Amino acid sequence: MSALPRQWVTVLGSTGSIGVSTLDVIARHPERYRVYALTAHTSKEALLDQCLAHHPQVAVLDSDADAEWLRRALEGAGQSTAVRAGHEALCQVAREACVDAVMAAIVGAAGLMPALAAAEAGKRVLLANKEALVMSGALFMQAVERAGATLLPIDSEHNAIYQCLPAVHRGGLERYGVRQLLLTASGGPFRTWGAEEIAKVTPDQACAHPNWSMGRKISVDSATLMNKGLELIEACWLFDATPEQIQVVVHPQSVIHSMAAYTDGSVIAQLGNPDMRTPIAYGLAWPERIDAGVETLDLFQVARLDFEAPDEARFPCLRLAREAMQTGGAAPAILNAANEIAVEAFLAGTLGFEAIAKVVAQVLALPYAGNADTIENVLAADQWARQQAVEQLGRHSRS
Ligand SMILES: NC(=O)C1=CN([C@@H]2O[C@H](COP(=O)(O)OP(=O)(O)OC[C@H]3O[C@@H](n4cnc5c(N)ncnc54)[C@H](OP(=O)(O)O)[C@@H]3O)[C@@H](O)[C@H]2O)C=CC1
Ligand SMILES: CC(=O)[C@@H](O)[C@H](O)COP(=O)(O)O
Ligand SMILES: [Mn+2]
Repeated sequence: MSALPRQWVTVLGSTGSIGVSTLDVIARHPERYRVYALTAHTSKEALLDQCLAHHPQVAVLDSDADAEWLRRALEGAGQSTAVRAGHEALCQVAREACVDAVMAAIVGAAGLMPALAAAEAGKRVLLANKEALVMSGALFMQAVERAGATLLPIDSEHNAIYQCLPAVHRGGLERYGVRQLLLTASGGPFRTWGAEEIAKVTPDQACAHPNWSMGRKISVDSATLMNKGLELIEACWLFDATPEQIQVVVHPQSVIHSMAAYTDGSVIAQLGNPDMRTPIAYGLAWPERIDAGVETLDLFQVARLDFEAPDEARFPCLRLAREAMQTGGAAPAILNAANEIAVEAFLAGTLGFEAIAKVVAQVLALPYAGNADTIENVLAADQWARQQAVEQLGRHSRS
């Protein structure tokens, strides 16, 4: 049991899949953690329930009207949580002086600035929002270093690799005897489907992940294998690796969460039941270990572990992401923004599944003169790519 004072935690995106799992872990350890802030975009009823259960100091919603609704509801319940609205309020609760740890679990580019605010303020940053590193990896890692922040990857694969590497792992894989990172992928719900069937899938089919229960955007990314592409970029930044040093291994059971292959031939893997409370608990308690509410893996029940190579012909998003990382500059931010627009259109039923990769490829093929050497330039590239993607949608639109 830790003798440290209780830590204040801000949970950005608390009403989402990662946010709910984070609060589950926190609630198991009231002696270690207390909630400073909870944030949502529009889910005001869910945020109210979370405020009543976890008693945060601050709650944040996007609109003034929703914030006013929540303020009145909390007052009516006799609770003194302060309620704020808007994007700057998200950054504020991430950088607040009393906050020890920030779970960055807002989905998409919207999560970049609050996660960066936490890094710049030197917090323990529990990074679920992979889009932040995809968009601005160099700047984000510089901010972590400059501010002395502790960056702990929550994405299951990256958390696994973190657990498989030596404690100090900056300066290139070779420096600490690692030859390759083996990034596992479930292959998504359409792993065994033919290209013609894949072209006709619905949003609900795409969101039915075989092993994980997640938000809809990341579920679609898993189905296109864009998630693995974003994760490849994320791994490059987190572990100082080149795209060529990362091998994607399709492993349909999602029991091995990723591996590090060492120069002496050793391959170290992290295994566990597919439950995000494990990496979340790891991030919250590191370097200690705490109960996450997750059962020990039953290897007799798992019985077998399969591996295969990814099929980039049926799932071109993985190749697009790798190429964007190889291109560098603003390309990963452009890839991410075009993907967000295409996935949104697919989920809205106006774009076919196979057109997601086409829209992303078409936007990446357009000339872009800007770079990604300041956060303003990253945001400009993001905006530019969104406009281009919206124009491309017209060429593929279903209605
Ligand atoms: N789910 C998982 O198992 C994993 C997720 N991740 C990553 O973690 C992040 C979160 O994923 P997940 O929990 O699945 O996503 P969800 O869609 O379930 O939740 C997203 C959260 O972000 C909030 N949000 C959405 N848009 C905005 C916005 N514009 N401004 C402020 N808040 C916003 C949502 O609020 P509201 O409820 O009001 O919409 C919600 O609280 C993603 O980056 C994902 O890639 C990584 C590994 C695993
Ligand atoms: C739980 C998690 O980390 C997800 O990113 C997961 O990896 C998605 O699964 P696949 O992308 O491997 O299908
Ligand atoms: Mn992952």
